[in-house]
This record gives sequence, C-alpha cells and structure tokens, in this order.
Amino acid sequence: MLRSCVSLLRTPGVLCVPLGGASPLARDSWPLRSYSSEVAHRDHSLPNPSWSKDMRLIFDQFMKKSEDGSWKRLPSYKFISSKRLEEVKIFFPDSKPVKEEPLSQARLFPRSLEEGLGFEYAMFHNQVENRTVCILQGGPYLQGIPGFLHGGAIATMIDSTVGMCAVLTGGAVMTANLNINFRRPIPLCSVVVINSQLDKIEGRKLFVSCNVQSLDEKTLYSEATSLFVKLDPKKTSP
Ligand SMILES: CCCCCC/C=C\CCCCCCCC(=O)SCCNC(=O)CCNC(=O)[C@H](O)C(C)(C)COP(=O)(O)OP(=O)(O)OC[C@H]1O[C@@H](n2cnc3c(N)ncnc32)[C@H](O)[C@@H]1OP(=O)(O)O
Repeated sequence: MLRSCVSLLRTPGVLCVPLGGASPLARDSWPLRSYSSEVAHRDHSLPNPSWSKDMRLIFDQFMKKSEDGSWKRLPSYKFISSKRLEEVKIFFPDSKPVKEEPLSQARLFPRSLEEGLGFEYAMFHNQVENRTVCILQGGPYLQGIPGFLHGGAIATMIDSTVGMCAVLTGGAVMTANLNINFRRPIPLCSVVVINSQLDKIEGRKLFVSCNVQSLDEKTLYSEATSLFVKLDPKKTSP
C-alpha cells in the first residue's frame, strides 16, 4: 500500500486546473474579507500528480456537483495574508510572539508537508445546507500504527473540516470542544470523505458534527461532534 502510494508521487503527468468547468470560490466571497493579493498564492486544493485515481474520481464528482452552484470548491493556501493577520489581532491584541523570525515561516498546518507526503485534500461547501465536505488522501508521512493514519492526523482534518463549516457560517470562530470516536483505522494513502454539517447555533456557539467514510460509504471510520465559539472582540485573551 505504502509502495503504491510512493510510486504515485513519481507518476508524471499533471492536471493542475479545476475540472468540470466550475470556477473556484471567488476570494472576494470569503466571509472574513478577501485574502490579500500581495501574498504569493498557489491553490493547493487542485489535482496534482500525487492524487490517486480514487481521489481524482471523487474530486471530479464534486466539481460536477458544483456546476449548478449548489456546491463550491474552497481554495486553499499555505500562507495567511498580512491583512488576515491584522484581522486576527483584533481578537488577540495583547498577544506577543515569543520570537518574530519563526512567524515569517508560519503556514497552515495541513499544508505544511511536501506534495503527496502529507495531507492531500480538497473541500467543498454547500451554503444552503450548511455542509462542508473534505476529500482526503492521507500520505505516508501521516502514519501512526504501521499502514494506517495517525489519529492526530485524522483529528487535524476533522478539526479543519468542521472548522471551515463553522467559519463559513460564523466568521471568526475557534474550536472550543472536539469529540472524536475512531471506529475503524484508516489505511494510509487511501481516500476518505469527511462529511460535516452545522447542527445548530445558540448565541455565539456553533455545533458542528461530521463523519469520516470510505468512498463507497460502506465503512464508517470516525464520527465527531464539535463546538465552535464566535470570538468576541470585547473579550481578549493572550
Ligand atoms: C480568529 C479567526 C480566524 C479565522 C481564520 C480562518 C482560516 C481558516 C480556517 C480553517 C479552519 C481551521 C480550524 C481549526 C480551528 C482550531 O483548531 S482553533 C485552535 C484550538 N482552539 C483554541 O485554541 C481555543 C482556545 N479557547 C479559547 O480561546 C476560548 O475558550 C474560546 C474562544 C473558545 C471561548 O472563550 P470565550 O469567548 O471567552 O467564551 P466563553 O464565555 O468561555 O464561552 C462561551 C460559551 O461557550 C461555552 N463553552 C466554551 N468552551 C466550552 C467547552 N470547551 N465546552 C462546552 N462549552 C463551552 C460556554 O459555556 C459559554 O456558553 P453559554 O454562553 O454560557 O451558554
């Protein structure tokens, strides 16, 4: 399994554009203001040579679903713009980095590994149904028990998916609670689908749940519930 995954990384032939004719979610429609154009961008939620046939297949299916506008592919970047950093400072004005230099290297955790070796994923959002789906191919650097994904890697992508679902509804939110049941181990380099949905909103609290399934929906790998809290600029923490 691992060998086939690694050999995929060496497969030539690139398709780095979205398929199916649907356009990616426009940056300006992002709820928390647009990313700054001054930041070098590469959208990492598009097919690359490390993607398996299964990954391409499910990606193409969601791109097809996006043609009528009901689903939108969410672009994904490694770096946060300086503008976005300023927005975050509104909520954490007193926070001081321990050292400035490492911050210049800061990047989104799930996008921090080399192509094909870590988290290969793309997310799609359905605004009417308040659902976010993540298609995930977990690479060889995410191993826990030999041949299977590390639980922390699974938790990372669950948090990212339910987090995106919450952000797209609530704006500036943070995870307050995340509860995961790991039902079956996920084979390394396989493709799984994380289906999340906003269940309810109570004041500043957003409750989001999700499941992680195989492509054929026959295997339920994990289930999770989460609580996100909308940040309150009047309440500042470190
Ligand atoms: C800054 C936003 C930038 C957005 C950028 C978007 C870009 C990309 C998105 C990708 C998605 C990434 C997803 C990843 C998200 C994370 O992993 S965040 C990191 C992990 N989380 C944290 O570090 C949070 C630490 N906690 C806090 O900072 C605070 O506790 C809090 C902000 C969550 C809440 O604090 P506060 O605002 O003071 O609220 P409270 O008064 O404490 O609580 C409000 C209500 O919520 C209830 N509550 C709070 N915590 C819990 C809990 N753990 N369990 C259950 N309930 C909780 C609390 O009881 C209050 O309820 P009531 O109002 O009384 O009913």
